[in-house]
Amino acid sequence: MSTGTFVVSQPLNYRGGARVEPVDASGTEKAFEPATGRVIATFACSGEKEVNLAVENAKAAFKLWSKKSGLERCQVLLEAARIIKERKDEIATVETINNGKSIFEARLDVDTCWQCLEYYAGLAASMAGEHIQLPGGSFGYTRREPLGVCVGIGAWNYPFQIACWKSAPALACGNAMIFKPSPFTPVSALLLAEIYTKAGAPPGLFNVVQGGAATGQFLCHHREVAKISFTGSVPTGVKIMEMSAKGVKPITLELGGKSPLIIFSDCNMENAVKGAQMANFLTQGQVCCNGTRVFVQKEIADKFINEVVKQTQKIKLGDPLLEDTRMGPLINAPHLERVLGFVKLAKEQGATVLCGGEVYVPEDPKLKHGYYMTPCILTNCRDDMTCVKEEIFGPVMSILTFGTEAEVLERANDTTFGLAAGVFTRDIQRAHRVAAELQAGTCYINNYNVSPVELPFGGYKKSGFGRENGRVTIEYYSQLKTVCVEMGDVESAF
Ligand SMILES: NC(=O)c1ccc[n+]([C@@H]2O[C@H](COP(=O)([O-])OP(=O)(O)OC[C@H]3O[C@@H](n4cnc5c(N)ncnc54)[C@H](O)[C@@H]3O)[C@@H](O)[C@H]2O)c1
Ligand SMILES: O=CCc1c[nH]c2ccc(O)cc12
Repeated sequence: MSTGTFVVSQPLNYRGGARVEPVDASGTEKAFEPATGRVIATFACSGEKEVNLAVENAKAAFKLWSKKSGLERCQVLLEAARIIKERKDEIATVETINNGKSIFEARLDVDTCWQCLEYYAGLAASMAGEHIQLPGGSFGYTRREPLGVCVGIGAWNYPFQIACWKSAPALACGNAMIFKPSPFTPVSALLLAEIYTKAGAPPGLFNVVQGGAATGQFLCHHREVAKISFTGSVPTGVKIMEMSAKGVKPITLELGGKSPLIIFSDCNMENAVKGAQMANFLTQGQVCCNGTRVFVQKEIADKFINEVVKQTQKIKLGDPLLEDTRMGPLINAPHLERVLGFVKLAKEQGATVLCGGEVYVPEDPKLKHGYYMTPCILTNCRDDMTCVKEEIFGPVMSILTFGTEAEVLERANDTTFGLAAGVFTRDIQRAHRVAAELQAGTCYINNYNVSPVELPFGGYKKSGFGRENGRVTIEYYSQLKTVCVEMGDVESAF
């Protein structure tokens, strides 16, 4: 497949183990190829009847699946992981075409997907309760039980990965799932649905409904939906929380961020520069946990800035399907305008643009309507500037300087977000002291934006709650039943 050729002709909903057109619609959406600006799919957004049918299918599958042993669920997840590995290039290509991230990155994303399925396959087989001895030979035991039909609602920046990170722990625990991708990136979740079916999941275990806010609301309000796991923006997260409160449903919220990356003067400079790029430019900067407030200690600021600008200007920007491309287009035209608007405002507020921040038109004529911009580095930033306070969700790094550890910690934590943070230093005590003080769900020491599936990921403060990945996520997709067993006679109080 090459850029400019892909079109979707098959239905984009998945229910009962097959692709289907929705039985009713609440509007239509177009999906684009960001590299060219071409429409690759026009689809109907699922209405209430279609959502109800998806829930019915999921309930039927839940009945079968929840009765399976952990080992039986493990086998299906392992087979699905094997197929993902086998189809890695195809999945990564579809992701690149619909999202715009480089094929190089998309392949790495797919690796964390099959790893996630393998990881939860292992946990499925080892899930167990405990036995508690009570007086007189009586005892209790606990059963870890699934919740039922879970809903996953995804953002557009990691479409396939978000679907995997939500469905793998959900299915491992014995739940069924209905997944709603972002309407900007509807395509790759269907590949996952087909893979689960091929791997032996019962029809209806993993369903896909397409649509935007209205479809999401039908899902969240549905009486028979037991849990919602949401990845997206803070304002939508607030709405999800309001809807779930009405139904007293547990939720996981993976929301936005404005994370700090602190670079001390004793760091390994080469690693710190690479770390700052990893923290800002993956997926064109459209990553929730990006370390976009880069605090550099004054003594090394000039050297760091020179080096990071030099390396950033070398980033190969262009057709995301080419092997040597490392940065593709942003997700769509309005988002590109929004990000460029942040750069303009930063300049007006006194920041200096050291590189990038401009529209980029690749030489290849088929890419001329794509949504490209050059990666941008801003200096002379102050904590009160909009580019330092608000999530930009684009390739824009803001550099700030600092003097002392105490000062930088106070400034780093002075935000309503708390998704991630990073520190580069060779001083082992300082590294752990700073990590302990940072108000963030994930703290990276001497690296940034690596995502091993074994480690829990999630936010503090307005960046959300609940976790994805890691052993703890089992607790977010299951409930604990206590069984109390009397071995003697009832001693009645009456
Ligand atoms: N913390 C994380 O793990 C994480 C990961 C990726 C993206 N994000 C955040 O997501 C944002 C970008 O993603 P986005 O633009 O897709 O976010 P968004 O909040 O606009 O949309 C996210 C999803 O919610 C759906 N939605 C919108 N309104 C809804 C409603 N009222 N009810 C139910 N569903 C609704 C959308 O259709 C989409 O599927 C950024 O803020 C980013 O930081 C966070
Ligand atoms: O974009 C934010 C972090 C992230 C990267 N991949 C995934 C998958 C699922 C998530 O909920 C968040 C993320």
